[in-house]
Amino acid sequence: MTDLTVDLGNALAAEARPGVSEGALDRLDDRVARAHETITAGMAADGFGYASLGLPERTDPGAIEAAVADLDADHVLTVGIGGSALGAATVSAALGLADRHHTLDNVDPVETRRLLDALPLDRTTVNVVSRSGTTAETLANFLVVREAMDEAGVDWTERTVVTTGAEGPLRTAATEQGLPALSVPEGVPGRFSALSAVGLVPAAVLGGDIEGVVRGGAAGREALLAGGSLFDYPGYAYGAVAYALEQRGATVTAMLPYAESLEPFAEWFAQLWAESLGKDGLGQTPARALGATDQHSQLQLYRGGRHDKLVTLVRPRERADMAVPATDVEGMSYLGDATLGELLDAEFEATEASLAAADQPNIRVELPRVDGPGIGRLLYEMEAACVLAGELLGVETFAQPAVEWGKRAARGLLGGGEFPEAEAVAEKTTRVVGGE
Ligand SMILES: O=P(O)(O)OC[C@H]1O[C@H](O)[C@H](O)[C@@H](O)[C@@H]1O
Repeated sequence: MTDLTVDLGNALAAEARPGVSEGALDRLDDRVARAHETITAGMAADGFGYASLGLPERTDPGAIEAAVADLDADHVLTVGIGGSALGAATVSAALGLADRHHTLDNVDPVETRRLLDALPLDRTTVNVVSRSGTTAETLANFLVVREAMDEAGVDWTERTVVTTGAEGPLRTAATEQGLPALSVPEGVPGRFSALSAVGLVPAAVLGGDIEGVVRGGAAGREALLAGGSLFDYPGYAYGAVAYALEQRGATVTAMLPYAESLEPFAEWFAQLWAESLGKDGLGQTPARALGATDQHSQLQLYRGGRHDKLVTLVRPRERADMAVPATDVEGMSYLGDATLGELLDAEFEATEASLAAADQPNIRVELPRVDGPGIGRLLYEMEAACVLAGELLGVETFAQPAVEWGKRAARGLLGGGEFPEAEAVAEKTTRVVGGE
């Protein structure tokens, strides 16, 4: 099996509560076919948001590699947030570059100081990413990093690459300083931009297989265009069943990859799903987990708690493995015949079966390997799933008005302009317990 697969067996009504009956799936597939027409028409017209699903065709890995060719570095420090950070972290981790790709996606002074002290700044590329070019956290961190490089005697203008929209303060700064600058593609919201320069620049600087990532995305796009049914396109199968379960009460979605290198993927997925679908009183609340670690922390809830969750178990079919040394110590000797990978796979299957035995709906997603093509395909199909779920829910998948509200309020508080949202902060109701 060389492709990504989605196994819905444990989400069927015969197996799970809530679950989706075969009859309901048949009826849903008519709606999927209509949504597919909207999606493919949007892709063909490069419509806002839908253009994201055309990215594998538009992204030129060679051009990205050429743009960063002069940035010789051992480490990359990405300064960005949300969609301008999580896709790149996901791609880098899948390509085995997590130790060399660091992210400043918060304005916690303690963490910023720690990272700047730890990195060899003269061997670090600063990768500043903001679609809007106006995100306060990103701009503030960029200014802090620049100063730290100045203080370390490093010319930051020689070590910085910018990815941003056509206009905005970041574009202006890049032009003024003559920095290499890539573009966030038109019509692509940040959380859907992983398969563009936004997600690929750090790996390109560090010599990762970004061509493979784009190839994986392109395979997902080809399969989407050839499909149109939840019964033949895995991304649609996932999106349609997630939607159907949400409608039946699974208002939480727990993403549980069984590979450390996919841990950032769960974080990326959380933003994709929450910001795209959390509207009009609808949407599933994402929970981030990691197998097998969280079997020993969250699994009790997933199995024994309310029937309000969909659990998605993700694993590669192949991975590098490591033998567990033989021993005749009683109680440990059974492990000596196994490998760590076999143990992880056994835990994956045991968890899946334990959820099924408790009638808790779960879906299995498998990819061939965690590598460039594997992660490209996974990101693409989850984006397609999300776009489909948005069509079925009838929400504005590509907007994020609630987040924008908070951004305006924060800017107003910092004196960054007149924003009525800032007034709401003063209107907060307080009823404090504790303190003098
Ligand atoms: O890329 P930027 O414009 O800096 O935006 C970064 C993030 O900011 C906001 O919080 C948006 O809601 C996110 O969708 C976006 O990914």
